[in-house]
Amino acid sequence: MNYSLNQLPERTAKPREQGYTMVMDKGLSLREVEDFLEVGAACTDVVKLGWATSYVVPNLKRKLEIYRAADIPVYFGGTLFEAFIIRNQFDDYRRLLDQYGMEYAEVSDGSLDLDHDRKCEYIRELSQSVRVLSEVGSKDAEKIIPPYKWISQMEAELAAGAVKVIGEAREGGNVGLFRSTGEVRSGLVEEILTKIPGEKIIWEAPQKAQQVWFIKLLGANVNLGNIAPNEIVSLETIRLGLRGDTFTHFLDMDAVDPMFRPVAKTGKPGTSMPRG
Ligand SMILES: O=C(O)[C@H](CS(=O)(=O)O)OP(=O)(O)O
Repeated sequence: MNYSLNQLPERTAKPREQGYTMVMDKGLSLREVEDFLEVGAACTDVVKLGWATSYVVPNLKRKLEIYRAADIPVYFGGTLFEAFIIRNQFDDYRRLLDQYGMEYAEVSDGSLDLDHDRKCEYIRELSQSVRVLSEVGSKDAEKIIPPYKWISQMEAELAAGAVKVIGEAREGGNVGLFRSTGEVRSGLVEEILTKIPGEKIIWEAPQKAQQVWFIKLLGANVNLGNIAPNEIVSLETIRLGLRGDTFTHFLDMDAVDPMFRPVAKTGKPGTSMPRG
């Protein structure tokens, strides 16, 4: 950091297991990757090459080398895994991971109907050679999965070898964990957290309001994903309570000069409002 400031929430350090930021690269050019890394590398834990963009982008090998040189692990989006599975090409997918020296793989079933035992089998097999991130939730807004199923699927996928499970939201943040308006399905999230440890979950939260919601609920070191490359510094400031949205969230208000405490509507400046 560029200077010192008191009373900031403690951030875990890289390589971290908690407080993860997963960035979605949906087709950055090599120059854009370099520019992104110049500002974003310190705050980025892992990069996903969104859906099957890795099939189309030129210079894939070079792109992976640039991320590797910055010590940022990369994985192909779950949709690419699904594109291989639906074509009965699992062995080709494994070869692809080998060919590009991938250390992570995403296993998801957001776009296809995949028997859950079979999905766990894929997780089990892939986790012999790579770190598997498995995604729970559908990309179909019409498909509402009840909380008990999110929980049982997450439990089974972690037991099968996934290092973390990802909560689906897509690039837009309007399915899965969220309603079509982007509002968090808070009951779903809270129910999931009664059974699955928060550090095992990466919450896809592409919208700022969604990031703020999770940070307020779970703290600065919540795992968040589908962050756009140009939002990475913004997110870090929100985690640290250095943007208006979380400005007082991490402060001990009793240690703050009363004149800066929130003012009750009818009170005089400096009259503190009850906290809670
Ligand atoms: O599930 C996701 O977040 C993404 C991106 S989107 O659904 O196409 O917007 O899919 P993935 O294949 O995991 O990158």
